[in-house]
Amino acid sequence: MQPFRFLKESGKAVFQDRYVKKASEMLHTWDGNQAGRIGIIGAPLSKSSISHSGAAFAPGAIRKMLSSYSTYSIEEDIDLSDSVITDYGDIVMHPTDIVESQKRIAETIEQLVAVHPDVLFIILGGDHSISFPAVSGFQKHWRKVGVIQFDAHHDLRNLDDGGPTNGTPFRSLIESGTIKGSHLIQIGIRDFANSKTYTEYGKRHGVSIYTMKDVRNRDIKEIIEESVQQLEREVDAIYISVDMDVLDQAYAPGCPAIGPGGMDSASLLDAVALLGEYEIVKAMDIVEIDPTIDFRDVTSRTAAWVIMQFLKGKKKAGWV
Ligand SMILES: N=CN[C@@H](CCC(=O)O)C(=O)O
Ligand SMILES: [Mn+2]
Ligand SMILES: [Mn+2]
Repeated sequence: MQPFRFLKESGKAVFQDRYVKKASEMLHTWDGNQAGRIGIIGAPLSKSSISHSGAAFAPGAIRKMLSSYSTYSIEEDIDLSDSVITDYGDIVMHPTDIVESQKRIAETIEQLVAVHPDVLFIILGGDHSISFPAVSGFQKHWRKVGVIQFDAHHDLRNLDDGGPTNGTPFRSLIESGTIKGSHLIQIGIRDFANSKTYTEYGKRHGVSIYTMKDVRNRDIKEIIEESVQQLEREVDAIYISVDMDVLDQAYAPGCPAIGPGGMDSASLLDAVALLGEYEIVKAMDIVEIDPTIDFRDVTSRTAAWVIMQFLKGKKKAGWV
């Protein structure tokens, strides 16, 4: 008899069902050359958050939560078990210099997209400030970029009061000329989370704004179809930015800026799955989760599902 048959490496002594592939098994560490069609990368920056945030821990928490789920969608009868997600690791942040950290994000995304233009990149924040450099890096390759942002907030704050924070990424994208205001669509903006000044700023710059009232009164799929139709006439690629605080506080306790009257998780998941079906949708970020204040990793689990729904849409349409 072989000795120690039941002794495993620490953390590996877990039950395994031979017929179940876990979503986390799709992750393959990047070997520096070869890449599959899907890539994941962490941007662990949260020193730029207005509210105290440990969102720098979210890339690890979200990856870990992928191990709680399988690769099979019964709703669509789609199995992602053969799909590979190349895990590019995390970008090293500067300990004190936020602008330097943002430069590192922009440079890394620019370089990765240049080398692997066919890869669908999923970027894990971090707070929402990472979307400015991430979209900037992405735009260097794709040129005309549209953004669909799920968020309770406009994130169009002025930069004079606090510099480049999680409240300013879309203002920076517009004012740097990286994207046009008319190529930004915000979905899920809600009451008492913004000031009129920033709503007016958005409208003045041609930003399309769907409030939570629109989300409640209309079919989310209709809003998504309308948004993609509007953008695909004018841009070469669409980038989705998912600020998890778009969800009601009941669904996203791990976000610093929680509140009532938000989206339910099923609507967000349906929206992301549908977006995945469009070839023009090339990248997505997921931001604003602070695992240190989350409850049973509820918010990171939902983020893991956002990834799976996006890939389900991609697989359904035959893009991966
Ligand atoms: N991305 C989030 N932006 C929100 C919340 C900021 C915060 O409280 O950390 C905003 O600007 O209001
Ligand atoms: Mn927000
Ligand atoms: Mn935001």
